[in-house]
Amino acid sequence: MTGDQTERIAILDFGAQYGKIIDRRVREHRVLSDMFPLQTTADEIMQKGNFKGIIISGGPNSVWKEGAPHVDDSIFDCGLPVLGICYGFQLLNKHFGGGVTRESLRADGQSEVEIDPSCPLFDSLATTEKLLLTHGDSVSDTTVAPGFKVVARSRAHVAGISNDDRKLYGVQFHPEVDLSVNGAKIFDNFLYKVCGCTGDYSMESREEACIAEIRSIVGEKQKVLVMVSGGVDSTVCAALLHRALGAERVTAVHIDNGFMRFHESAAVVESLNAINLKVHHFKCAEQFYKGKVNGRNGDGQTLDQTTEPEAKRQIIGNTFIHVKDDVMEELKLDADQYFLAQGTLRPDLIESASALASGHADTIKTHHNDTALVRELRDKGRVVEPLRDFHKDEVRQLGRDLGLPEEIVERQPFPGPGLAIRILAAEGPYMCDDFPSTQIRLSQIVRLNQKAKDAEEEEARVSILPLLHGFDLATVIPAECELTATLLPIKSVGVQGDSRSYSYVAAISSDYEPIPWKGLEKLAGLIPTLLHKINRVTFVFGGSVHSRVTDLTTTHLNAETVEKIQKADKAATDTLFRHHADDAPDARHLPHVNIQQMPVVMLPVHFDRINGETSVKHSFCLRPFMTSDFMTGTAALPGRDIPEEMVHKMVDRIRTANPEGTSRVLIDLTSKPPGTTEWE
Ligand SMILES: Nc1ncnc2c1ncn2[C@@H]1O[C@H](COP(=O)(O)OP(=O)(O)OP(=O)(O)O)[C@@H](O)[C@H]1O
Ligand SMILES: O=c1[nH]c(=O)c2[nH+]cn([C@@H]3O[C@H](COP(=O)(O)O)[C@@H](O)[C@H]3O)c2[nH]1
Ligand SMILES: NC(=O)CC[C@H](N)C(=O)O
Ligand SMILES: [Mg+2]
Repeated sequence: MTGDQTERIAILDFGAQYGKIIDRRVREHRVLSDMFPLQTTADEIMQKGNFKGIIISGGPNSVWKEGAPHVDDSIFDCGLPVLGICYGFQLLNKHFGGGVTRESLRADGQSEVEIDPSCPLFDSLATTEKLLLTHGDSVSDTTVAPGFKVVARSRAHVAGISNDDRKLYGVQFHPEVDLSVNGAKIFDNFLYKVCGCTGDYSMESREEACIAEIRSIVGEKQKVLVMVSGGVDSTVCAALLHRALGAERVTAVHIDNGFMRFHESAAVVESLNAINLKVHHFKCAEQFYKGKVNGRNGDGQTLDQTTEPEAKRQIIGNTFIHVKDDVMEELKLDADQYFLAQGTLRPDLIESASALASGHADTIKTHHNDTALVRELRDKGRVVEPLRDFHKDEVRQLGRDLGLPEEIVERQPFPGPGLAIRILAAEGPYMCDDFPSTQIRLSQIVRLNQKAKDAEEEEARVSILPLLHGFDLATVIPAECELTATLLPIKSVGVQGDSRSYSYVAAISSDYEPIPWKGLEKLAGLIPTLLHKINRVTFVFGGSVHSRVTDLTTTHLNAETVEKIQKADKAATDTLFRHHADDAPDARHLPHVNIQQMPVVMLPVHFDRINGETSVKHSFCLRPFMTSDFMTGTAALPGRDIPEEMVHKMVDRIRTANPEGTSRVLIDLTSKPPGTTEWE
């Protein structure tokens, strides 16, 4: 064992989206943690320090698949307490002779879990807790490992097992994320009641640690080029660099990639100059539209011909680096003397499946600041990313500590690839063989508040109702309210069971008023658990949609589509922040207090066409989203989290901004998981 006697927790990382939140939670409880590769033995762990317990994370794999990653047997026999989370729980159950199977009902989202508070892990909790589940594989009463007792349940699934004598615990839910309301208490119980930690670690000033790191990487003489978007992360990063190195050694560059919001770049440069951060501004839209994965003269499609979301992201990410090289030439900066600095955060690295965050995570989306070219530069030691261990809420706090003005610190995030990921490009509909059957099933589900209209519908219900475990849709949506469901032949990116999903979108509509928002929210949770090919549920304003959507409006990333989305985005965002002259400021409803971000997404969907009319219009989807660290979150519900009248104004104003080109306006009701914040 090393001389350092500070108590530690070992985390075995199986590639969970939330692995790096586990270490944050442990740290917040004043205990140090170290991440280890999957197959580390108990001996190797114990030789490295004073370890008090082991946490095994979730992950995208399935324990029952051949070749699925597993832990060394010694982990469960070494006498240290173990907490297995999701995949970790499934591994534990399997290791001790239990079973894990893929079920027809999956779970993705905050759920009510029944727990046994006499279990030390759940001490001081209520018998029912709201916790986040995201899994397709499950353990049931008949497949619990011998020697373990069930200490938590969610519907038909076992959600927690324990063997108190051996201090082995497994939970199907994720106590580490914000959507698990009392998750922090579960960590507290594990660390203090189960592992017997005393809490001997205190967080040093993170600001000082960042400054020391910057100085040690950059040294005495070299300089940095910092890429600034105007967002919180890059501004905090630039402020740290100034403090660490002094203004003369820092050159800040803002790039207008053609996908910024309306007049955004000019406003960014102005606001950064106002806090004495001098920024060079480059307009490069054409370079981005014509960018290719392998650079300007490479092969393959240009961005304005590309529809696949990951390909879009890769081209944009690589073009950022090519543009950076051009900028350095133009500013006559010697590349050997300069490091590249970026405001990369922990979630960017997790979702891009960067080795810096985890060796086993699935790529949910490639963040533009973590593409192959950036990784190459990182391997050469030429990148400075002082915020790479931070989450958004922690960066905001650091920004405040650095004295940055509240209007910058509180800015809503805006992704580097900007509006490019909010324009869903399309050349044709996405319809697999399962499209018609998914549409039929979807229509049956949204009609569950009605009497079955015929024997066929009655029969279909026989296979759906048992999956609902007694839930009656008519208790949340009145029988007079008839809902229509339209399956859209588009794909949107989601995150389910720690894997990337790319699936259909459900669009619900109705002529009934008032709109039954709470019932719709319930449906949005239910539909993806029953229909695995749907990861997003929306509501369409403007009355029932009567015709099916079977083709799409051909859409590419270019100046024309950008202008269209800019207008819609401005109309909605100005309404959210009450920038319209006729919206009186209202102190009771400051929506941005709850709503952390509101993407406005452009869909290649033209509803309500008659007589074979061609698809030429677009629809826009509002995505008001509530979260603190963006790893999980919920949709803001009209009437509860955002004033309903404000949402109707957004709808009207989007239509007015482009009356000929706009078909319908929608609102996204999906939580993360199963959806992500952005649509792609
Ligand atoms: N238009 C841009 N010009 C220059 N650099 C950019 C631009 N957009 C993004 N970047 C770089 O990529 C990094 C990641 O972008 P990201 O959007 O996650 O962070 P941010 O813009 O700083 O903060 P926020 O998440 O609040 O928008 C930024 O910190 C910045 O270094
Ligand atoms: O700088 C960025 N580059 C990207 O490529 C990128 N993709 C998503 N985001 C932002 O990250 C947060 C989480 O988004 P998702 O739930 O869609 O993954 C949200 O705030 C998103 O806006 C990005 N930011
Ligand atoms: N989040 C997880 O660990 C998921 C485990 C497994 N992939 C499942 O879907 O059940
Ligand atoms: Mg940004």
